[in-house]
Amino acid sequence: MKFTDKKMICFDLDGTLIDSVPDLALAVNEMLTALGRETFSEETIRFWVGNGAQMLVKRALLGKREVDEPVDEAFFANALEIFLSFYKKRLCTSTRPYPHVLETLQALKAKGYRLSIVTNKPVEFVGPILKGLGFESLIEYYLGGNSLERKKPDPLPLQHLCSELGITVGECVMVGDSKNDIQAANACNMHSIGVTYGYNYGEDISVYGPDVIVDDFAEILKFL
Ligand SMILES: O=C(O)COP(=O)(O)O
Ligand SMILES: [Mg+2]
Repeated sequence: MKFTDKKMICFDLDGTLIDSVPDLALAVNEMLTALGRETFSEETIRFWVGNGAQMLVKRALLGKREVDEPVDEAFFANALEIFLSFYKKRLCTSTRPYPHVLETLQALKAKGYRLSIVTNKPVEFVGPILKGLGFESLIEYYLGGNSLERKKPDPLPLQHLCSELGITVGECVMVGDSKNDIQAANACNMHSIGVTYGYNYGEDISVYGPDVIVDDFAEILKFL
């Protein structure tokens, strides 16, 4: 299949364009150490990424993915601040683009697509990461998890993106690694591409019904 009538591609960031877990895990463990808590392996923390910094910190404080018990608000607020201050210092130390990301973005841009990002990551980190990895000039517009009142899997950021850039939802395709991306796209009738190499809490992305699934980022060129 080939998508027709698309003008813009909206990418997820963590787990789709970049493998940011090494730096996120480092900051999570620095926070836990500062709080006198036990630390976790990168592999464990990988399953906690996807719903933004607040949820990541809550999961780390509870030591599990399900946030099914109350976390003391003041303790949580302090922990979040510690995490953000550690992460801010090392946004791109070990964070790397996945294979073929840069050249594929360049190829899509050369084909005339407008390129954007909707991530659940705090928006203040997005610009420095794009700059640090050399994507800055390729991405026209981005929204973070704290840019609007609701984040993915809510469709609001995708709808907001389209209206800001003056295109219809039908003219955009979402590319993401997690169910949050696919559910957000499905909720506003946007086509979507699921990538299999990222972080989907250990779940198979096909369960969420993306229109296309790819194992390598460069494969998306076949459909656009
Ligand atoms: O940082 C997160 O929790 C998720 O970020 P993403 O939406 O770019 O995958
Ligand atoms: Mg992601």
